[in-house]
Amino acid sequence: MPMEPDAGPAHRGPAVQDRYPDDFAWCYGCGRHNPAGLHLKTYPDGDETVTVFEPRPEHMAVPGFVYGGLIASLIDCHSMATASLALYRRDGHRLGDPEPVPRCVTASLKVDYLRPTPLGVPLTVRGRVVELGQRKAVVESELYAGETLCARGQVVAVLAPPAMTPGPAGAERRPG
Ligand SMILES: CCCCCCCCCCCC(=O)SCCNC(=O)CCNC(=O)[C@H](O)C(C)(C)COP(=O)(O)OP(=O)(O)OC[C@H]1O[C@@H](n2cnc3c(N)ncnc32)[C@H](O)[C@@H]1OP(=O)(O)O
Repeated sequence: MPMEPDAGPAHRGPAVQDRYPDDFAWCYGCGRHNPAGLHLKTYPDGDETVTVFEPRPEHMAVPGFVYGGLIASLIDCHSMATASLALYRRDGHRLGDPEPVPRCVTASLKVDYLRPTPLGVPLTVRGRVVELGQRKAVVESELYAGETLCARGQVVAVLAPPAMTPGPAGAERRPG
């Protein structure tokens, strides 16, 4: 499903995750407020979205190769941001508008690991929405190391229900 670009093929504005509401910006993978997190950033790129992340040595599976759980996290958070952006745009917004971007949660995550993913190079995840419902989006994302397609994901994202407010651990989220 094609998406209207927000600012042309080389978007230089905020990342989707920069515009999540504060209470929904603590995710380990992409929460801007999580000091120990990965701080993934997803940007529009034409009809697609893109996240670039360079794994650190501790993200190792075996020497020289990336741990599959990290790959799943990259695909997960990137796909959630892709779905959130699609829902935001459907409501008539563009990234950079003052209204926060709605937060989606992962209902389903499927990852196919196609080739070993090398450490030491930036990884690029590209995503697109293939189905958009009232509260649901199905996103397909592909993870590349250079030109090599290493993993592919299909993710079902659901808009966080209004009742889904942060739990009792909330007070512990904020760093000292
Ligand atoms: C307190 C902490 C705050 C936490 C706040 C967290 C915010 C940050 C989250 C960051 C991202 C994550 O890591 S999330 C963490 C991992 N995920 C979770 O914990 C989510 C746990 N699951 C849930 O809470 C729930 O199952 C939901 C919200 C995903 C869906 O429940 P619901 O709201 O009742 O919606 P429901 O009507 O069942 O489904 C809506 C649409 O999605 C489809 N759908 C639902 N589940 C699936 C599925 N597994 N596979 C395929 N499709 C599915 C349905 O068919 C339907 O499609 P149609 O009929 O419309 O076509």
